[in-house]
Amino acid sequence: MASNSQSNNQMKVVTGEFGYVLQDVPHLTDYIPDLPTYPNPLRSNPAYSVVKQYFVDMDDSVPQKIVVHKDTPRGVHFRRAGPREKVYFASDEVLACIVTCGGLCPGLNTVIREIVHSLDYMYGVNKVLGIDGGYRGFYSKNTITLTPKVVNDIHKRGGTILGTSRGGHDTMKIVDSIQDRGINQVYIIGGDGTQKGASVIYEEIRKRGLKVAVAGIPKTIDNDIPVIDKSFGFDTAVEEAQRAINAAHVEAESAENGLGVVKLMGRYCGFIAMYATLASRDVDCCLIPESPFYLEGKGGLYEYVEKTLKEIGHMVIVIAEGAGQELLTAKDERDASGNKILQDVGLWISQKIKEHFSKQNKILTLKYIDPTYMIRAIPSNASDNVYCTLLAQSAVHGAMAGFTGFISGLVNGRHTMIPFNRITEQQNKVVITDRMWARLLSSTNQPSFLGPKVIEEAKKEVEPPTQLLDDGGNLGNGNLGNTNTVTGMK
Ligand SMILES: Nc1ncnc2c1ncn2[C@@H]1O[C@H](COP(=O)(O)OP(=O)(O)OP(=O)(O)O)[C@@H](O)[C@H]1O
Ligand SMILES: O=P(O)(O)OC[C@H]1O[C@](O)(CO)[C@@H](O)[C@@H]1O
Ligand SMILES: [Mg+2]
Repeated sequence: MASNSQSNNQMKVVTGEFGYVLQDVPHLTDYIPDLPTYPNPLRSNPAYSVVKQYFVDMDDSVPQKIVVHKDTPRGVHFRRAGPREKVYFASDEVLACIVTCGGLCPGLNTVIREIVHSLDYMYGVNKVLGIDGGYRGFYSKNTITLTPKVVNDIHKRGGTILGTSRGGHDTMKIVDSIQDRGINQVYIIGGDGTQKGASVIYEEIRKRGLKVAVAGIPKTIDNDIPVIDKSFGFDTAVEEAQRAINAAHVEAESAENGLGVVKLMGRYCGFIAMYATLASRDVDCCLIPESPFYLEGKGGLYEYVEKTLKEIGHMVIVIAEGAGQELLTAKDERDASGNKILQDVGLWISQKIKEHFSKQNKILTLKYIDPTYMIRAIPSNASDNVYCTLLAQSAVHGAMAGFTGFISGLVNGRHTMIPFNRITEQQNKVVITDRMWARLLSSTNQPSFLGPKVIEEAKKEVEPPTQLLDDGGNLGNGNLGNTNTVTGMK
């Protein structure tokens, strides 16, 4: 590795040969020099001592972009997660806490369970506190004692045993509480808003010079967090959405001119709707926030519904909750975290289509299904459970090794530690000029609702990096504080 630098917005950057860039995560020794180290207790753990090369090499990193040409620079990398030979906390010195914030998501309890288990079984840490009811619980509620026994069965339940909330992020009060209680590892599970909150908590802790590691575990069924392959709970959400789509299809198939409308979550992005549609094959039209649509006239939704009902006799529409909001009467209502409160677009579109058919005296049997909260309130499925387990383990390994100000995330199938600013600077969205959306359009055969002007505009937009998209690579090109997505091969 050739050189180290710290850019304006505090990101630690290491550059190397052939365009190698490591967007590194902070370490406690960046601001507290001469911290004592201890041999990793895993050395004497029978489960791990037989594993060849169990400890991660300090120089291991994971490339963000894996599709390359022979002459492309090596590009942006993230530090590989996993246990290190040395740890910066003695087992009996650690007082950890876990907090869950934002909306529910399948797998929250699994992550809580695995943090508690990993701390205890791998590192001999048995002082773990649960923060009750999200960020505000730090300063307004008593803590909950978490032991392996207390959390043993919680992964079978939906929700979060700790409770969650929106709003209430008072940085000073939260850090005062961390300091007063003597907490030195903070595990923060939540979405984009939560991780922005985690980032300012980390900054304040650093300003105060505290030996406290802050680790985020990104949560969001919407999959709106950039860089990572996907967020935990997403697979479960897509799977559960199949039940609603299936019901809509059965209802529609059994009626004359049957139309099933299913609303799925996705405030600003349509990943659940897109993947649920691709998985189901019963969906004739998928509407997402990133792809504007219109109702009337040539190429509009009414025309497509009429055509489909005439040709097939029934139809299913999946609509993401954030789709078409610009067509509804705007009300500027916000939740406690400042997120826009959306109008019920599923109800609106159902009403509009019904009115359209009634004006023409045509029969329509429309059933509207809104399974949104049912989808996010269930426990995680098998693959999300494994994913949650590994994310939690990576967060614990990172904190014990003295890393801080990071989230634990999967990049190209490898567990990594990603600096907060890489995931808070923008939201992940479906790119409608990307192959994946084209695949959906060709699978449903729906109109794109796009004129050439909209397509031009969409192409100009910066492509957010995500592996759920076809080509989400981000080649660092020097301006490392921002996301410098270079549109790659299509
Ligand atoms: N910019 C920010 N700075 C500090 N704290 C924030 C910020 N944005 C949100 N938060 C805090 O993070 C917590 C969760 O935020 P929010 O309700 O937006 O959910 P989220 O984490 O984005 O999850 P999701 O949207 O997936 O349900 C809230 O307590 C909120 O006060
Ligand atoms: O009703 P709540 O709890 O604010 O949550 C709704 C929001 O939560 C999300 O599921 C994100 O967690 C969004 O898709 C949705 O708009
Ligand atoms: Mg959010």
